[in-house]
Amino acid sequence: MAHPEPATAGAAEAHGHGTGEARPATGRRSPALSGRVRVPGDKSVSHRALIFGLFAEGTTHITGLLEGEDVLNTAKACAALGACVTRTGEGAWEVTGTGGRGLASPAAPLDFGNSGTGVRLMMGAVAGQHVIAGFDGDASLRRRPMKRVLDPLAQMGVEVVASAEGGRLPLTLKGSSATKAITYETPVPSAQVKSAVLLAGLGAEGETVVIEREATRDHTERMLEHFGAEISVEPHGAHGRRITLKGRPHLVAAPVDVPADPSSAAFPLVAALIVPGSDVILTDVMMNPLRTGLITTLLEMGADITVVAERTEGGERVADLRVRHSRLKGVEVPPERAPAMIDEYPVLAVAAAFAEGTTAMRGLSELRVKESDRLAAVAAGLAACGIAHEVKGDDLLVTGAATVKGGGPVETHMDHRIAMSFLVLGLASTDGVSVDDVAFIATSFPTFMPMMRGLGAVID
Ligand SMILES: O=C(O)C1=C[C@@H](OP(=O)(O)O)[C@@H](O)[C@H](O)C1
Ligand SMILES: C=C(OP(=O)(O)O)C(=O)O
Repeated sequence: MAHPEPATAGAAEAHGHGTGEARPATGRRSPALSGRVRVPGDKSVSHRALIFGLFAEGTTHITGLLEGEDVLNTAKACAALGACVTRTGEGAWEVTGTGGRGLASPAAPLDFGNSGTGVRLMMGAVAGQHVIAGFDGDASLRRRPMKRVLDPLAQMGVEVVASAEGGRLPLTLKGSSATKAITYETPVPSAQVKSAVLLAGLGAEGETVVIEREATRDHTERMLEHFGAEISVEPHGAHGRRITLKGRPHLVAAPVDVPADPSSAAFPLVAALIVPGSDVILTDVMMNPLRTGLITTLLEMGADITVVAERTEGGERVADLRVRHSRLKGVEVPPERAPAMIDEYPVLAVAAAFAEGTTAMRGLSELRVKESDRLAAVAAGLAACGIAHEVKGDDLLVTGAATVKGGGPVETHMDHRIAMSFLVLGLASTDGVSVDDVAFIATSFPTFMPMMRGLGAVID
């Protein structure tokens, strides 16, 4: 069993929070941003490519894998569960799966660091297997709710051998190769919950059905089909879907070319919109309609974004985006759009700070259970930078201004998206914005600093 090349894990550590020391930084008023960049591979697709590689017969060749800490932890977990995982070049990885032989019990608890996606998907993966596995993560992940996944997995037959209070991490699961197929309606819109149930359903005899009232990102469904499973997706109600997976499929290795992550592209994109004179091109951005809520919203706000060369690559829509500095206006962001832009609200709040009028973002309850309570963290950051805003129940209202003074230090609470969003805010502020810790940026966008500086951003 090979492990991810040590050099990769080491490089991520050097950029990241491996040292445990907080690393402050300041985003400062910057000249016009310009250039052409490809942000790293999509985090959701990267996790899933490794996990399906683990289950498949044969060797899955992955290109463009995001080599951020979250995904590297999933790669290590795949190796510990019996796959042979090798890095063959930059973003190029090979996973030789367990095929029909089933997963192995890992010798030590699996550590998912800061990653909700990694741990929740892997709990599902283990559930349908004759395996005992421990799951753990950092202080942020230990605070996040796991019952949303453990409840349906218990219905399918998984046993929670031990857990911290409230079903939180660290916990130990005993999977079963006699998992029961269930029909499960997700109580919250969550691609992680949906994916955990579907992955557990791989080990069940019969059909596992997941019903979601609001459609969430569908990368698991697409990849199941790509690796040879029988799966059908039908509409359900006004915004939902009903997904049916036939259990115990023979999954066969399939190549995955990971497109650029729209959730990472969001940072240079908003930076270009708010820094006067900017003109930036973002290439190969995934345009899956369940991920483009931010672009829809920004276009409604009057953003100058041109979608160039839209095409299909590896089963996903991708495009290049030309983004120019724009005069934005406030809009209503409806709650049903939240799943298509759930990780983008912090940086949308930054764009809203420069818009004329008020941007009302509705129905943000899920933001409270991310790497931090993002609703509270964004509000506190806006307050620290003198930006008019209000939190009303689960809604966030931000009123923009022609000039933003800036300030800080903004507390990032172990949350990469809070750190990147407020650094971006600093680039168009008069006094700059400082954040208390940028170490967690390495979880999802390890090249954020050099890439932003390459476009002209002043960050020190
Ligand atoms: O399935 C995924 O890859 C993800 C789903 C979302 O989480 P939820 O399922 O908790 O909404 C998102 O916030 C996360 O960054 C990635
Ligand atoms: C919520 C996020 O990730 P995860 O749930 O995987 O920690 C995110 O990347 O914004």
